[in-house]
This record gives sequence, structure tokens and C-alpha cells, in this order.
Amino acid sequence: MPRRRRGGRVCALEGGREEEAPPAAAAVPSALWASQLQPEAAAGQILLRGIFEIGRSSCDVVLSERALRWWPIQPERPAGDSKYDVQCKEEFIEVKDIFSVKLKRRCSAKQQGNGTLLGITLFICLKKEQNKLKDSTLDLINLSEDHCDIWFKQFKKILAGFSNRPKSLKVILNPQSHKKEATQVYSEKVEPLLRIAGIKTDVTITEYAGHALALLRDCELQEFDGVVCVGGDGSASEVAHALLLRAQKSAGKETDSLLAPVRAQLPLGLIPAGSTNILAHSLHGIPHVVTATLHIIMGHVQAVDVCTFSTTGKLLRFGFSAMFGFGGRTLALAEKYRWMSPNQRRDFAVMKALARLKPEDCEISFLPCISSHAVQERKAEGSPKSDGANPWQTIQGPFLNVSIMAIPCLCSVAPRGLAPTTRLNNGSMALIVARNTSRPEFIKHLKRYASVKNQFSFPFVETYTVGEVKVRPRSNSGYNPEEDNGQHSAAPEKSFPWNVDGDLMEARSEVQVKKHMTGDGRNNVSPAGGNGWALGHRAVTEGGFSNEYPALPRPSDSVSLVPASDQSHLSYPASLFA
Ligand SMILES: Nc1ncnc2c1ncn2[C@@H]1O[C@H](COP(=O)(O)OP(=O)(O)OP(=O)(O)O)[C@@H](O)[C@H]1O
Repeated sequence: MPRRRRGGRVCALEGGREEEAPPAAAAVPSALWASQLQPEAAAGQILLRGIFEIGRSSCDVVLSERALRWWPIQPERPAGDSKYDVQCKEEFIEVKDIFSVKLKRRCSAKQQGNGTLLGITLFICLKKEQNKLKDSTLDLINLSEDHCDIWFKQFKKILAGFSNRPKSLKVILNPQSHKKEATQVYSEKVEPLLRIAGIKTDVTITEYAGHALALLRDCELQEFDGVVCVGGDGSASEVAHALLLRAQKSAGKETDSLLAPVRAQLPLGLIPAGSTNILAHSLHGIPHVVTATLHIIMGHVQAVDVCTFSTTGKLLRFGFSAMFGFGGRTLALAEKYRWMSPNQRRDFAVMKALARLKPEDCEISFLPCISSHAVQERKAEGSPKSDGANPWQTIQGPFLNVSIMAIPCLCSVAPRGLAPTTRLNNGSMALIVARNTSRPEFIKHLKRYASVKNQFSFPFVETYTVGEVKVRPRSNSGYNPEEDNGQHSAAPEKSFPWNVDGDLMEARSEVQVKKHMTGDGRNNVSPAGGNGWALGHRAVTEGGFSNEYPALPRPSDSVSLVPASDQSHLSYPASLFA
């Protein structure tokens, strides 16, 4: 709904950063911006003035560079009659919240041509509670063709000035996501909004696992301003990985031993339509289809940290989060029961993995992230570590679970995130280890994710902020999910299951997870000024769109995509904490 101003002051302004504002300015919520300035001044130069009927009242309407304001026309009153305070009724919307304009016409069945002109309809993006965005309309009624034509053209001109908004998108849709409803979600909720916004789309419905990766390897993307993935975490992760791989290839980078990967060339938008939507949830603060679609339409881009997973110097994949131990075993088990529904198999796998809870003996080496403040302090203190001492730290022993997360990983069972202390683009990862403990204590720790209590306040849980991690299993027993069926096989090639963004990754030896830092300070810097990669919001793989990002509520902070991939489905099955 439009905002109302009383006594000449803006009383409420929903969030959102100024369009085209530089990053520093963009960090200031527009609510602040509005409340510190006189609305007239804040609205910028006046472009048009006119009369329209709005909500059944005849109104004076003023369109300025940044706002559309209106107030009902009042009949003249005897002087001193304070009952009719014109200012009390002024309402406005910010121009940056408009995403489309159409001429409103009435067409009867028998009528030829365009129908009778009624006025202009503006399509607006509104920010609601809990990070939710909602589309709305505002009708400006005036039957004059000439009058409406002038206003319509002016709105069109303003909209054309939002160069960061996409005009053409490549959409990749997984029809198998969740309960096979991604196609319906797209046609009922996403496509109509994209059509209203005048965005051209080219939709590919994937036919098999790995289709998106194969498609994005060579398809022509030049005509697109972004890629949109409709599906769950698995699909989002695959698309992000594909976009990043493609970017490395285009930049002539060797993918193994990647030191400074380049960003994906296009932003990636994520429409949550899977059984788990952790990346979309972390990115938007809410797993809500219309919110995700509106972020894409409005050209909002958020940088997201991304990491590489490699073993013996070979790149395995790009990703956002990983779990080893309990999290990996649970996913390996769930994959064996694909014939069950997603929720059933996850519940079942969790129960089974808990019943056979077993620690993994391994050595974990990591590079802690030290704040620049701490570095200064150490220098001042002449700490030996600042003199080139080995910065790597090592912990070892039996661990029940090891989580490495570059993003907060919000999900319904962990509303504050599986890694609540990390941010989307803070340039570091959370390393969370659960050492060996009793099953009841471990279950208590898992259940805490769903509550407001600190899930890390257990003596067997340790958390670190890191830039790089190496996990080396010390036993060579590996893991064979067949054994969970009582079928002990010879298992000639032992490997360890990892849950990377909800996808099963098998590794036989040490896995190195590296968060990539800014290379030249330009290419890899996230739009939000972080030093990581960025993932898109519309999901962006950076590049095409500006740094525009709405004042997203930050559940744990905000998100954006550079080349990232999604932590999709579940690191922890949704029912894990039930
Ligand atoms: N047509 C298809 N048939 C089978 N699998 C597909 C198809 N298209 C994509 N996939 C694969 O399905 C996997 C899971 O998809 P997605 O994450 O979108 O849904 P989900 O409901 O969250 O998944 P899951 O239930 O497996 O956790 C992806 O890794 C993707 O590669």
C-alpha cells in the first residue's frame, strides 16, 4: 500500500536502497533517508503534475524524480477550518518501487480495438513483514487519452532508466523438484510477474540430473541478463557450479589448483521450488516464491561467498556448504531410499544414521580468519604469530560431524541458520565440529538448531571462523551405506560421503575447502563490498547487474550471488531436528 504522510512528514517508508546509489550510500536504509529530509526535497525535481482519481477520490498528483505523491482535492473551506488539513491526507510511493506501467482499458465483448481508456495502472513492489515482498497495483484514473499518454510515457522513461533490471532471462526449471510442482509454481506465480515486468524468458525444463550443467557448458548466454533456477538446492547448486565453471573456462583459468577464480558472468536468480531451499532462504531471508521473483525483477543483486572443494589438487566442485560425518552419512543413506518421498526418506535416513551414530577419526587443519583489528593488536604486541609463524591450526580425534559453511544456511528447522555466525558475503566460512559424545547429547545439540537456545554451547562442540579447511580421514575404513542394510560387502574402493549443498559427494582422501578471497580487488569483490564471491539473488553470478540490493532484512545478514552455488537441499534433512 502507498505510504501516508502526516503533517508534512514521512511517517513510514518501507526499506530498500536507493536505485543506482553507490555501495556506501546503498547501505543506508531508505527509511532513514526519507525521515531526514523534507519529502518534497527528497522526491527530487518535479516532472509532472496532474489530476487523477485514486481510490475514488479526485487527487492532485505530483510525479517527481524519486516519488509519486498525491492528496485529495478538497473543496474550499471557510478560513480557519482546521478540520480539513490537506497535508494529513498526502500519500506517496517511491518511484524505485514501480516495476511496470500499463494503460488501463475497459474492453467489452462486442468492442473493437483497444477498448475504452480508463487511466494508468502502476505495478509496485512492496516490502512486507519478515523479508517478504509483495506485488501490488495503483490505478490512476483519468479518461483523457492525451493526459494519460503524457504520464504513461514519463513512467516508461523512468522505468527504462533502471538499467540494472533484467530484460531477458534464461530460466532453468527442474520439473522433478519436491513433489514435481516446480512447473506449476513457475506458471502460476513467477511467469505472470515476469510478463507484467516485460521480461523476456527462455525456459529449459531439465530432463535428467546434470542437464543444467551440460546445457550451461556451451549454450549461448549473450542475450541474457541473468539465469534463473526454479527448483531446490540441488538444482540451484548445479546451476551455480555450472556458471562458475563456465566463467573460469572463458577467463582461460585452469580449474584445478584455482587460486583466484573469476566470478560468474551472469547473476543467478533462485526461485525456491524444492524440498529444501536453503540457499534461496539464506539469500532472501525467506523461502517465498513471489519475494524471490520480485527481487529478480527489481534487479537486486547480493554478493555471496562461495568456496571450492578439491581433493589431491583436483577441483571437485564449487559450493556453499558441506557436512562430513553424520551429515554426509545421512545423505548417503537417504539417496539409497529415493523411492520414498523426500520427507520420508530424510526422516528415515536421520533415524537410521542416529541409530548407527559413529564418529569419524580425522585430522582437520584450518586457516583461521583474523580480523584486521586483531592483526594490528598482534603486531603491536609483537606476537610471534605475526612474524610469519605457521598460520594453520590442527585439531584431531573422533568427530561426529564437521560442518563447513560459507553462508548462514537458513532453513525451516534452523531459522537462525545452521551457521548463524557467518554471513553471505563476509569473506569467511564457519567451521563447526561436534566431537564424539553420547547419542542423547548429540541429539540435544541437533534439536537446539530449531530453538532460540545456543546450539553450540556444548563442551563437545567447537566453532571457528576460517578461510580454508582440510579434512583428512585417518582411518581407511571409508563408509559403505550397504552396511546400514546389514549387507557387508567387500567394498574394494572405500570413500567418505560428503553432503555438499545437499548433493552427495564421495571423496576417498583429504578434501580441501577454500573460501576465495579477492584477487585483484575488482573482479572478485562482491557487489556489497565483501571480499568473496558473489552469488546472485536473482541469483546472480555477478556481472550484468548493478549492486542494487534492497534493504533486505538480514536474518543473519544479507546475501548475493556471485558465482555461487546453493546449499540446497539439505544438509540436514528437514526432519532432523523434529
Ligand atoms: N528431469 C530430471 N529428472 C531427475 N532429476 C533431475 C531432473 N532435472 C534435474 N534433476 C536433478 O534433481 C536434483 C534435485 O533437484 P532439486 O534440488 O531441484 O529438488 P529437491 O526436491 O530439493 O531435490 P531432492 O528431493 O532430491 O532433495 C538436482 O541435483 C538435479 O540435478
